[in-house]
Amino acid sequence: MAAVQSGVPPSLSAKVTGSFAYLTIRDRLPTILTKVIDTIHRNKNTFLEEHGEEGIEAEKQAIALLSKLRNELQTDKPVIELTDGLEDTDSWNEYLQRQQRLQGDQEPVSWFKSPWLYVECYMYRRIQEAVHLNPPISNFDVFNEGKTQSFYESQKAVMTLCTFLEDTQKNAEKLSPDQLSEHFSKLLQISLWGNKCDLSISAGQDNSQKISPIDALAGLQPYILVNDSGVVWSTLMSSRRAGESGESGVDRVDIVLDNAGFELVTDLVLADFLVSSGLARKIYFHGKSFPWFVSDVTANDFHWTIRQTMAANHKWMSKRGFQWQNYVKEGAWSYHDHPFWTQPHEFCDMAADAPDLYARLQQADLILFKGDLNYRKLTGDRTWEHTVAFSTALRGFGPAPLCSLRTLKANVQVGLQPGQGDKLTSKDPTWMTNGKYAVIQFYRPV
Ligand SMILES: O=P(O)(O)OC[C@H]1O[C@](O)(CO)[C@@H](O)[C@@H]1O
Ligand SMILES: [Mn+2]
Repeated sequence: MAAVQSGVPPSLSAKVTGSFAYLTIRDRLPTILTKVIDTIHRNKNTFLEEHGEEGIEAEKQAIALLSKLRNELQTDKPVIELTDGLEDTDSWNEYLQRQQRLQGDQEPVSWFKSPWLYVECYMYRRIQEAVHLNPPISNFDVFNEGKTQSFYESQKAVMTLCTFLEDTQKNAEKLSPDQLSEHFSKLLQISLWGNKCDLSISAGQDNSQKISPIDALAGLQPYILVNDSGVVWSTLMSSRRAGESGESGVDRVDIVLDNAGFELVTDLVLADFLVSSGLARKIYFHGKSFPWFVSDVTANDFHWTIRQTMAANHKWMSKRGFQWQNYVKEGAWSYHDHPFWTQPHEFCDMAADAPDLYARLQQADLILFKGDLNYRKLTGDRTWEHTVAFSTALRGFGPAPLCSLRTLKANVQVGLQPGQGDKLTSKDPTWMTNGKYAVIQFYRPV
């Protein structure tokens, strides 16, 4: 018999035929794998130039492993252990055992029968394994092309944002607290809607930002289903430092990043505003340690984006780029990765399974969790009723005051008013997955 955790609803899973999880595993994940195979194949000549015959052999082997993976997925084979001996291999294999125990002995853990969150994360870890097992190309980022393309295609919007930031800076001294809070709210919303631009929901299709993000905000307001930005603002204002030195603002804001491309720029602009207007002294960015969910930020993407912004042929954009580089040099900004961000755990497991990361997050005054996957992990990707409180769905996770900035791309949503979910379903049946809606959802640990 499968173990049932009392009071906690089951995980979303492809075992519900026709569900969004089912369609993702049946259609979108194989498409992503096919694109990865194609990308590796198209880079054959580069591998040959860089590594000679060994590069060609690596290309062949990696493609063979990925084709095998696609076949396992499409024929619902049991999930198998990782063999690549990386720092997180044991922990992935232990997690497989844990899933097997939860599921009971009757059926093996498999793509269409086990939790969607787990198997979807596992696919990205297996892609990493396929590349890693072929040393000459083990640092090849199979998603790099899409991420850089999304950055280039959003140039106009990025320029608009950098010009907006320049204007707020010019008048910074004259700003009333209300005006400062108004600017903050705009940049928070821009970072929120930046999350529309991920590449995994569109299986790698173009999803860049082409219109002015600031002009779009007013029209998007009705699509924000929960808007706790007022509490986020008061968290920044109720500084621990204020009492000590009369300074306003907080010491540290952590941003758990999601996607590279336009979304990352919106996060950097928000972080810049927080530091330059004295709302926060330091920003910790948390990113992924290997390519993940098609468009997620790695250390390489983070630094590349800053360099590209510096090199832009636009006065205010390149000025921001240089400012960002200075923040990094001076330590006001820092990039951190941790294997936990590329594991399948619900965040309520973090305190037990990654206590070092949990302790680090406890030092933050505010944590911003970007994107849909982080929301799925915050809520455990479970079939919660929409009216269940966010605090309930977090199941004890709460290292510091936290806020999810997320456009909805998976069918989990909590913290709604009674009747709000039903109304949305009758108006727009795909509201939870079409990326049109969003939440700014806050929680303060007691
Ligand atoms: O980049 P984000 O906002 O986390 O979105 C990624 C989302 O796309 C999907 O891959 C779509 O299935 C979800 O699994 C995931 O939550
Ligand atoms: Mn993502």
